[in-house]
Amino acid sequence: MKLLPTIHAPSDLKNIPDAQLPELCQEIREEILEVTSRNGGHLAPNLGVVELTVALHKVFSMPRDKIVWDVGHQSYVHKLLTGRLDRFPTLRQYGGLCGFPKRTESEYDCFGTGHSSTSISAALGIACARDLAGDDYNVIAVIGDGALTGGEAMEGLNNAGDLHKKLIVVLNDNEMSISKNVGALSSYLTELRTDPTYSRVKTEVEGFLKSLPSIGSSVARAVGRLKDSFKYFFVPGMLFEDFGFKYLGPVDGHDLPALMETFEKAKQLDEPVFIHVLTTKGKGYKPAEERPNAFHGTGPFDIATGKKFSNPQAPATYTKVFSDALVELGEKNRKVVAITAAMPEGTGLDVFGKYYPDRFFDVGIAEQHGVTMGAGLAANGYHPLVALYSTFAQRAFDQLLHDVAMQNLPFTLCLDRAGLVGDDGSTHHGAYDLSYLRLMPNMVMMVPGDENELRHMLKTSLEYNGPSVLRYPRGSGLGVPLDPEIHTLPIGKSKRLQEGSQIDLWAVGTMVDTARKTADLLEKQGLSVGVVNARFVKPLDREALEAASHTVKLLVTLEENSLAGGFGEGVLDALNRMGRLKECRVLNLGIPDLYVPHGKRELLLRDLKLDPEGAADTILQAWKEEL
Ligand SMILES: Cc1ncc(C[n+]2csc(CCOP(=O)(O)OP(=O)(O)O)c2C)c(N)n1
Ligand SMILES: CC(=O)[C@@H](O)[C@H](O)COP(=O)(O)O
Ligand SMILES: [Mg+2]
Repeated sequence: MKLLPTIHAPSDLKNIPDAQLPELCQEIREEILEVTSRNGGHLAPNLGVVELTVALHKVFSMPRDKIVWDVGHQSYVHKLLTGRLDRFPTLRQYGGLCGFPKRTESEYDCFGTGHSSTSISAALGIACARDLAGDDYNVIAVIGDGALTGGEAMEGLNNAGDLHKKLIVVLNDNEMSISKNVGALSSYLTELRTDPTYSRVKTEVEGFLKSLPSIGSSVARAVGRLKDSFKYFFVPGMLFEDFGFKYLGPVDGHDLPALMETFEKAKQLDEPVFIHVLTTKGKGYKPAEERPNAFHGTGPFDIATGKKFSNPQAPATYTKVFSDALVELGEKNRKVVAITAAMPEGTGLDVFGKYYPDRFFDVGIAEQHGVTMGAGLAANGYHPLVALYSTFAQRAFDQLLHDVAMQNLPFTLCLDRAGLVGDDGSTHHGAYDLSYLRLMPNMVMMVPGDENELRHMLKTSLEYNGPSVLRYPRGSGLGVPLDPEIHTLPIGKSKRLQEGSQIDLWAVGTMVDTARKTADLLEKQGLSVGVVNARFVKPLDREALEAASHTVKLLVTLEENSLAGGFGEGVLDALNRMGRLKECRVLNLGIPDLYVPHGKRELLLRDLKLDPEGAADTILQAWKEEL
């Protein structure tokens, strides 16, 4: 590397002659490839925005000018150009650089992201703050074509075009979300991209319109109308122009001079500008160009072959077991309809979609719409299953409450990636779903202790005539054998795994296995410890809880969810209402009141004392206080 190490701040980039920029881009690609091949990360999105990011930093002056990166998974190039090359090898590692923009990490990260479609709203807010303060810097939102399918992006565009602030929206159009992008807007962008007559006619029409004479009154109005109708039919990006933006493009997103020229032009304009940039996801690395979805977010891999390193002994993931069970159950139950919000592979619904294409919908990055669309299906005889990552389901809180739970509709919500997800960090941990769903009347909540139980819970949910949710973690299951038949479970009934006379551990989900191991450690200290797989967070097994409170002096709850409003608080409340707390103390273990950072899940759990050793230590302290 020759050029990249000379850049300690974006101002250094200004000293690099334009002729050397392609070489710099090559060095950036190599660095990103090297680090993501070891640490994993969002490779293809970043390879696609190398020239785009270099051009932005060359033309604008950060940190005075501000860039908001939508989702933020494509911000690695920006990190490399803003003084973080030295720390780049620590990307996504515990204590290292975050994989997303973070205000606490750098003054160049003006707005934190991770969830999609927020950039236009945030950038508009920044532009309003600028104007209120009488300042004049540039504000740029960089948003992907996938992120543009999210409702909040539309809300932002709608408001920005109306307020008419000086604001630049750069659309990075690579025709991909994680999978192939979907929706009418995506088709519209494809038309702009592919119809060569647009570009030719645009130039010709613009020339013709300019040549029309300036004349007065009614003739001028007629000419104005003529111009408008011509523009409507022939000028690309008319949709965005109608939203109140000046449309520039489409621009080749790997052509540095074209990008810089367009950004220079946008900089001069004192109005909302929409720049349509065309890029190739994975650009410059063949395996990623060929399979951009496989290299959207990847684990470690071999650069030479593009082959991912995986452990062949690892048990099947929860997602895979869920995916297979759904295909099996969906064959018999033709009322089941599956909905994903742009994550068919991530949630495992892609397989259902292959078997039953007419009962499968990818709605784009539109969690809110997906849930309410499901509610509509449920109100008319179908049983929708909406599979979302726990963290992204936060978007659909009101839709779940107002459209689903309040109407007591038959509806299955499957929350994948519940609990700590690891390397993606605080924006992606599924740490809150038990809390925000527990407050919804009618909602039945199940948490499988292993992948086999997940199958039974899925069937239970699909046959339940009301709203229910099951939440399960990222990654491998425990490797337990799968029962030949999938059956339903009695709703609201827990399962005792071990008897004990002094302490009872009540756990849900991943914490069931932890509770077993914790009990072993405590028993080595001479204690008699029971273990219960609570299975249901709602309704709770009140009968079994009351019985336990008569047996043991300390009842411990364990969950991979926020302590605020979660399973443990539910247990505490139930025992309090039964008047049992005088005789039986409750200790809640879970995620405390903080945002958990990124890093390997095991390290994070250790820090939170949610591994068996940490949990045993906390419980032992509490037991000693009890005596
Ligand atoms: C609310 C929300 N839902 C889902 C996701 C998961 N997700 C991350 S990136 C992505 C695709 C984004 O596509 P696009 O904006 O076009 O960016 P590209 O990766 O193609 O550059 C999705 C669905 C998310 N981050 N936020
Ligand atoms: C950026 C984003 O939100 C997704 O790409 C996410 O990182 C995917 O996570 P998984 O690797 O768990 O599917
Ligand atoms: Mg895209």
